[in-house]
Amino acid sequence: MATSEKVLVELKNLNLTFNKGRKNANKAINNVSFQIHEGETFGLVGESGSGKTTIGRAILKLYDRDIESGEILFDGKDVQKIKGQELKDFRSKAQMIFQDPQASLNGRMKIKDIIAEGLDVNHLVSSPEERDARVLELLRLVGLNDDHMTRYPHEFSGGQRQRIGIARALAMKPRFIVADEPISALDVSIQAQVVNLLKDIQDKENLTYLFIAHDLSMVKYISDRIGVMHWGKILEVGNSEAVYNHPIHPYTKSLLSSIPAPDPISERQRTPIVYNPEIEQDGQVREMREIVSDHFVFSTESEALEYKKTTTL
Ligand SMILES: Nc1ncnc2c1ncn2[C@@H]1O[C@H](COP(=O)(O)OP(=O)(O)OP(=O)(O)O)[C@@H](O)[C@H]1O
Repeated sequence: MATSEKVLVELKNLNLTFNKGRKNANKAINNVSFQIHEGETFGLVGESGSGKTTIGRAILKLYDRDIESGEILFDGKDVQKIKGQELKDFRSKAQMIFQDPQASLNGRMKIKDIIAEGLDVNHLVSSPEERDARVLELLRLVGLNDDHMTRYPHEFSGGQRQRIGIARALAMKPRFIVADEPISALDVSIQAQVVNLLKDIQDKENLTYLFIAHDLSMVKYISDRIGVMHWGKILEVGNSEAVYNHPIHPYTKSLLSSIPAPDPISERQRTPIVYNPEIEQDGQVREMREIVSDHFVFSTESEALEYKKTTTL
């Protein structure tokens, strides 16, 4: 997808704590800043609990009351301040696709009613014929057909259910989609199909994606840029090829070394790199610094100098 210079989503020094002021307070997002350009796919990777979903949901304005400081801008507007008609528009324009299509589709509803729910709520169709025509258009866009309209979710495979979840998200003609581990629950053989479908739709509909995953192996195929998260912080951001082939932060190196190699010989030679998180706990002040062009790493000034010396392109 051709990405533009226009910034669609921007996080500025976002700090977010769940259960603020209580014993079980949890600082899930720690001073996170990054931008997503219109038309691009920004991949967010990191292990379970690192804060990826929290960022996705915060952008969709689901955690406003947990935000302590910082800003989230969508098309230049502070999402925390969006209300009234603007909020309705925002809810249509920013959608989510979930990891587990089984759990996110109401099993008692027909596919056409699941997909048309947003159209109905927002009174976007004026007759049953128009509604069916729009649903059919969406089903075709995701590779399903009119036979599927009156069936129920349990009659579909995991991959097909994910296609239905995608059609539902597309019904409101969104500009931005948070895809939260959309392929993790699928068979490996189906994963590439869903990734390709998402890419095709992105081109056709001029969409911008935040694509969340816990490892880099599939993310690198779909993402233009990648952000690596650990313990609520973004440690590295760069274009997908650079982060995958020339990682700089030790955590990214460790994450990459944990991906099993596709063939047995390379797999035998693979040496997982153990990450020592002490560099995040030594009390030194770190910020995102540009090490090579458009490739940023959370570092102190002296670490940045060291990274610059040792980074090869
Ligand atoms: N609604 C919530 N209330 C309280 N704590 C939460 C809530 N949602 C997430 N957390 C906590 O915030 C932290 C970040 O969680 P988050 O789900 O964003 O991580 P993640 O990287 O998406 O992990 P996973 O890959 O397992 O989904 C975790 O410690 C989690 O327990």
